[in-house]
Amino acid sequence: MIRRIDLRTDPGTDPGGPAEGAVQSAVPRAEFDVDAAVEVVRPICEDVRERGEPAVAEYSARFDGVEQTDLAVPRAALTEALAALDPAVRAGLEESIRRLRATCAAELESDVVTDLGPGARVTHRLVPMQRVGLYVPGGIAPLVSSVLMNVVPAQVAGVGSIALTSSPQKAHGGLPHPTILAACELLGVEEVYAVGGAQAIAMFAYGAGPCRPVDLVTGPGNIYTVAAKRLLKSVVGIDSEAGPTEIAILADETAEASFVAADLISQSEHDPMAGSVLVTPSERLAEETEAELDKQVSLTRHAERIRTSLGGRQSAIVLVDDLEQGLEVVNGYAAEHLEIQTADPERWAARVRNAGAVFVGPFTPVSLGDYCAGSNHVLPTAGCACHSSGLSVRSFLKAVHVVSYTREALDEVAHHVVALAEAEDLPGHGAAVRARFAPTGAPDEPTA
Ligand SMILES: NC(=O)c1ccc[n+]([C@@H]2O[C@H](COP(=O)([O-])OP(=O)(O)OC[C@H]3O[C@@H](n4cnc5c(N)ncnc54)[C@H](O)[C@@H]3O)[C@@H](O)[C@H]2O)c1
Ligand SMILES: N[C@H](CO)Cc1c[nH]c[nH+]1
Ligand SMILES: [Zn+2]
Repeated sequence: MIRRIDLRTDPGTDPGGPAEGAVQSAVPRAEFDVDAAVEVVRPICEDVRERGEPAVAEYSARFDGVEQTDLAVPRAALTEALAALDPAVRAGLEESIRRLRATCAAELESDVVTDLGPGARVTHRLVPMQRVGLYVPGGIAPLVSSVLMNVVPAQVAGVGSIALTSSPQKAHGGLPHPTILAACELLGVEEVYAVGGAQAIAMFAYGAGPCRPVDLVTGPGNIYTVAAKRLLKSVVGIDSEAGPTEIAILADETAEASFVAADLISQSEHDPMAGSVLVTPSERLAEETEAELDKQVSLTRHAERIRTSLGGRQSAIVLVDDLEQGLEVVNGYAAEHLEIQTADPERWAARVRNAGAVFVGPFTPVSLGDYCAGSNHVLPTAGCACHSSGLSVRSFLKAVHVVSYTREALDEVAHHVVALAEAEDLPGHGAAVRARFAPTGAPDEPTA
């Protein structure tokens, strides 16, 4: 069901070990990648820009099978959904919100004031985004937890205007899934739309019908949703490219194969395009994990989707010489989620450079982080963890340098400004400083 990639050195045939770069790029991603999907969504996004609401409604009809008269979800649907919410689900949401709020509040940074001399001050001021559009996946499964992961950091950051969207559901009269609506009501989000996929991202970027354009779009989604974020990121701000889910597990002889298999399955359950990768020096663990996968997959509700994900070229068991080489593989792969199931997992976790989030030890499965760890589950995929971070309160803040110098403080550095402006052949820059030190209106030299 899952293929093997063997990177182990065979001293007989391969004395030098794998070729340069082979370890870092050992695990390929799915063949249909974000770049390919960008070409699929380009006409959708252009159409929404040109025609607005009617175009959005047409794509909802085509991809979601619903006929829409209004993109906005009526207020009554939100209150009714919360009233009907299963108490056990409500309790889970409330605990998750409590933990997320605690981490977001603790992670909220303050302004930084630097005094560079008497009267010379630079303030690094954090300003919340004014209006944001939050995307919650709803095509394959109604990801109510993604409502919390988006909304809580936005609220803690102090965002003024929050709009949220999720795919319309034929089974629910063209509205998003009621659990998603209930979570919006629980968090006090009133501006909710029934739009999914690329057309939703375009609606947020350009505005359409009742939805005004936003400054930033955040949230996870499938390959089309993430492709629209990539395409429109010069029109609107985005968080990371949080696309089809990935899990990598770095494990040794001490790992429990049934845990490893269950965790691979848990993320393959998201999407046939999801990637699940085990990296281990243990032949025994590889064999036992394969056997566990065979056993456990047939017992799951979404066995077909999981088999497709595990059987795709984006999933593999990678055999390595040792954990040192395994670390190179996982740093090269830059998974959305990385679990460390080894003896002394903290030590290995401390050396991870590239991962959306790291889950340490046998009792920290990714699915804990998906719902209730207090961490955020909106995380960069497809190798973007090399340069991007997961969603957090910081994603909803912009930093502005506020610069304030007195006459004396400017005088102190004026000659440096003049010299550097001359070096760049931009004398007007120097003159703008000099002008402040000319008592009679004629530019003179600053005193310093
Ligand atoms: N990286 C993360 O942080 C993270 C977190 C949660 C979920 N996810 C991922 O989110 C995804 C959820 O899947 P989903 O399908 O529910 O996502 P989704 O809500 O992003 O997409 C659903 C929409 O896709 C559109 N669509 C469907 N087929 C299409 C096609 N052929 N062409 C153009 N548009 C089409 C439809 O309009 C539909 O409403 C999964 O891939 C999951 O792994 C990622
Ligand atoms: N594993 C997903 C993040 O990639 C998030 C999620 C939501 N619900 C369940 N899981
Ligand atoms: Zn998940």
